[in-house]
Amino acid sequence: MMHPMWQGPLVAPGGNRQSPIDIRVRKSVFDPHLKPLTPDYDPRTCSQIWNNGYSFLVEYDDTTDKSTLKGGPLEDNFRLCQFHFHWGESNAWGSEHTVDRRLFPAELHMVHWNSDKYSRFEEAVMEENGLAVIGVFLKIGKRHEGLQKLVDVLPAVRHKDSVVEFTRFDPACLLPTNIDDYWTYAGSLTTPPLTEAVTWIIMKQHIEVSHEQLAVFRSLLFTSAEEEVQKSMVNNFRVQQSLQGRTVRSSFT
Ligand SMILES: NS(=O)(=O)/N=C1/NCCO1
Ligand SMILES: [Zn+2]
Repeated sequence: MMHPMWQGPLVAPGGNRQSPIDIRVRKSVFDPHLKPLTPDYDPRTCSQIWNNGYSFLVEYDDTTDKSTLKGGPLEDNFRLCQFHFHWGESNAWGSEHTVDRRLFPAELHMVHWNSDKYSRFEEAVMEENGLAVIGVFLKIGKRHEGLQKLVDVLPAVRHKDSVVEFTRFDPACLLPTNIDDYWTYAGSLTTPPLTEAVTWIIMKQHIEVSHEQLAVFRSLLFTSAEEEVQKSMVNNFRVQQSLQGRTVRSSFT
């Protein structure tokens, strides 16, 4: 059963570029003009991790251009502000995007905002070229050594609104080895405010995490410490949205 909050509006009022979507591989269009993606992250900008009642967010200091993303489909320079995940109660589902209807157990989102055109995330989130989110699929396999530092602190943010200091984490360790092969399309945030501000960049290559690591994600709670009934933080993904005539481009043939 999808967690009620995640039914959300099926399509934001008047929305024609909503996310997530199913990526139909044979319908995607190779674009030879797409450049390689150039993430350049400084682990020293990592500041804290907190449970916002939807997911857990690892937040980065985005007051300067120290952790940036350029290239790929992007015309401008984008600043990393946070990353988070979506996952299921079972390994059979959990991702927001799908590839030819294939579901993954979880999906990583690395959220960036356009620092050439806007001065803060809250401003960029309202603009159609305001955000760039990298999506990476997670599969169950070998333990992800880089992720373990994050998994080890999750019990400290078990409840909604809990926060702990979290520093010197290089988000690049969560990217797949090949970041040149990706799909990209114009979409929206999949959690509030659901604004149609996102250039999505979905990696073709997944990363592997162990079953035990994902089980720790599932030990988090949607609910705050005061609430009598505790609800496990699982199935925190949005239902898929209609493509509404959009084209998904690929950087590879
Ligand atoms: N799942 S998502 O599209 O990245 N959603 C959000 N909301 C605020 C930042 O990222
Ligand atoms: Zn997300």
